[in-house]
Amino acid sequence: MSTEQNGQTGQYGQTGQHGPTGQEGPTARTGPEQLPPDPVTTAGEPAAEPRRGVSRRGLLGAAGVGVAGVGAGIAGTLAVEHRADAGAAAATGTAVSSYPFWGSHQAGIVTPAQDWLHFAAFDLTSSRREDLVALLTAWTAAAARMTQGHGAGPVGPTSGDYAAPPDDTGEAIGLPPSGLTLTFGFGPTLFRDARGRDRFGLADRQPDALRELPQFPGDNLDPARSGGDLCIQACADDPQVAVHAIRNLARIGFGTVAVRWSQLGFGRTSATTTGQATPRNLFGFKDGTANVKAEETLDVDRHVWVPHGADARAGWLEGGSYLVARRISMDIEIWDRQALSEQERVIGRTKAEGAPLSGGTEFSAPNFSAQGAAGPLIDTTSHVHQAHPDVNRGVRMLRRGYNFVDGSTGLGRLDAGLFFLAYVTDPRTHYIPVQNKVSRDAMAEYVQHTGSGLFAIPPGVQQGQFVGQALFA
Ligand SMILES: C=CC1=C(C)c2cc3[nH]c(cc4nc(cc5[nH]c(cc1n2)c(C)c5CCC(=O)O)C(CCC(=O)O)=C4C)c(C)c3C=C
Ligand SMILES: [Fe+2]
Repeated sequence: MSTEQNGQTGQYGQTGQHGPTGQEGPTARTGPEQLPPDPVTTAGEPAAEPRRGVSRRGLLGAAGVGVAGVGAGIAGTLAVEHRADAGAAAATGTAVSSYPFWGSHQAGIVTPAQDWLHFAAFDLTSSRREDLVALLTAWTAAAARMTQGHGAGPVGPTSGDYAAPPDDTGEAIGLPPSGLTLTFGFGPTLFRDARGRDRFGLADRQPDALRELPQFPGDNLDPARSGGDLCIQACADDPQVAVHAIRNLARIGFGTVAVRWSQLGFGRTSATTTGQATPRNLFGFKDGTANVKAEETLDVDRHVWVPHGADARAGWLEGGSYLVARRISMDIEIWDRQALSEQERVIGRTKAEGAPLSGGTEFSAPNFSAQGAAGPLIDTTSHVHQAHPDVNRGVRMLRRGYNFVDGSTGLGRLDAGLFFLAYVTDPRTHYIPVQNKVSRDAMAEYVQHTGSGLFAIPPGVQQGQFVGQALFA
């Protein structure tokens, strides 16, 4: 299974075409359901390149001046700057970019981490399998549209039956696709309820690895921020686009699902491609330096995707992944009173450059044997030592977390932290043992896990199918 598929490792490409016909824009926005499929190669594979899209404002504007049917020329006039020109594009307010929705793997995993997150976990309120299938079908259609910069439904937020609610809520009118990705997952409770009962005739297809995570030292989990039958990770370079997507998917699911909990995130705390600068978390340290990067295709295949034959009962998950979501509160006021030397000891890297304390620059390999006058230069209890593959049977994970600030506590402290998201090939080998280590590291004193979820992430969706379809075959 190639990690290049779905175009997630490429640069934003230049294309104005949204379908084999090159038709774009007003006809898709204003007419009946004509979701333009992603461009496909002659082999039927998704186009390798993410592409620029057309802004919702552009589409509406074009429709408003009566150019419906002009088609192919529209995209060219509305399409704008290449991703490399993002600064200039932002200045003109015209930056639009999109990633293919269809592909071998879901987008939003090896995709260059976007700046904003809205993550939501849902519980099924219906017990009917056909309702679940209808929901996933409707979500797929809406996701395919929204990720390309279109409205959630075929009619649009301001068109259609004046006596009925619009099929899109409207707050994304005028906004470009903003690199929106929507990544869907299935929680353990989708397969069996708390009493072990088969809810949708799926119990015998539950992956062995998809069980509730164990309690870790120091966990203080809030059930109202944990679990969920389904999850959706919405990432975008505009928070309004991410929130609009979750809101509309929740609206579409009304009567079948209810939001159990959700989390907003900002300032990605990871880099997922070598082209991205390493961002900083709320402790002020670079985060994501040693992350699995999309270009490390062998390691992505080894540590992220579920391989063929991994679980005889769960062949449907081949090419997918597991997502670990942890809401981690950070005692930032206490942290802020620690000496710089202590902060660096706890992390194991310099605050300025993110270099290992054993020396070198940001991307130098840490040398855990290097000794200083007072012992190892990298404290053995430091976070990077305890999380490092050398002491974790060689396992790596693709981290894709975000900072969060959810207001303040009654004690006048920021309710802040890191919403940790990691994609792994198997949580039993790639997450649980590592968490057991870092729950006891020097950083554990400053953090507390307050929410948790584990989800199976089905492989990518092919046109004409719905997300997770193989589970129901
Ligand atoms: C169980 C997995 C992990 C949790 C939970 C976790 C929480 C967490 N991490 C930071 C800050 C940093 N983490 C860094 C590296 C790092 N962290 C993990 C895993 C978990 N982190 C791994 C596997 C690694 C890479 C280790 C390596 O191979 O060297 C770093 C260093 C920079 C980097 O490589 O990303 C920082 C900083 C916080 C603040 C946090 C919870 C609040
Ligand atoms: Fe970490």
